[in-house]
Amino acid sequence: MLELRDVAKSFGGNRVLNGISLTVERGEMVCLIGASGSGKSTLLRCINLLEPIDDGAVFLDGQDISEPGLNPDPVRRRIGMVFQSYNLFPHMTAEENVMLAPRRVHGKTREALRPQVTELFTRFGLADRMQHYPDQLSGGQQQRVAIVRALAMRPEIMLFDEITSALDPELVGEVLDVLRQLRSEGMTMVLATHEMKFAAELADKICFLDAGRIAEQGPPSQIFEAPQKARTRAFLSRVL
Ligand SMILES: Nc1ncnc2c1ncn2[C@@H]1O[C@H](COP(=O)(O)OP(=O)(O)OP(=O)(O)O)[C@@H](O)[C@H]1O
Repeated sequence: MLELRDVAKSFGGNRVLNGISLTVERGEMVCLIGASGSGKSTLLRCINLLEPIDDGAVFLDGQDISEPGLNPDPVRRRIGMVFQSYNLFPHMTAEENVMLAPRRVHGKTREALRPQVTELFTRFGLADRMQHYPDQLSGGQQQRVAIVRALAMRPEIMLFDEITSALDPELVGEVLDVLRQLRSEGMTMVLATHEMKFAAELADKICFLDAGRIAEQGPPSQIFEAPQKARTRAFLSRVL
């Protein structure tokens, strides 16, 4: 469904992605792990066309979405992204936050959107929080609303950039449960994460990024239990 071929990206003279090739099949969960600065966020941003790539190509269902000059908006609608900081509008209720993009992009009214949006809030245990403002919600609830907001655009694939990193430890579990649920529903997902246990338990594939390259990739059993490369072993011994 998603294929990266030899993707390269530099910021000034800093080569941040250096020949990344990766495929994500429909329904798969792929986890990007690696040290801070290894390029995980940049990779996700390149997939979502928030950053133009310098070389290589990104294909979504066979279409080259990295072609210069291509209108990114239709592609971005197919690819949802959730960030570490939830970025909810503070002056809007959770429901209004979630409805904003579908109202603007699809021109739908609140009434037309309400059944779908209510269903999403209910599915993720937030039905009683729809009329709350962000400052009335915990960090975990705000992040779950941010996920619901991305899902309201009915994306085909979801990108998650360290979405639990800003949360208090006791709130991490409820957000990981949402990912667990999405996975069981068959959502295609790419996650940058430091949650190694979660990645080991649920990922179909782990990609270990090291200085802008995929140093190692494979099923969790291969990466966590028998890493082939010394740098992967060194990284895992530090974080596990
Ligand atoms: N917009 C930018 N302009 C210049 N340099 C950038 C930009 N975005 C990222 N970088 C640099 O690219 C490198 C990779 O950053 P990136 O955020 O992709 O890493 P990461 O693996 O996601 O790290 P972390 O786990 O800390 O989020 C870093 O050296 C960073 O400083």
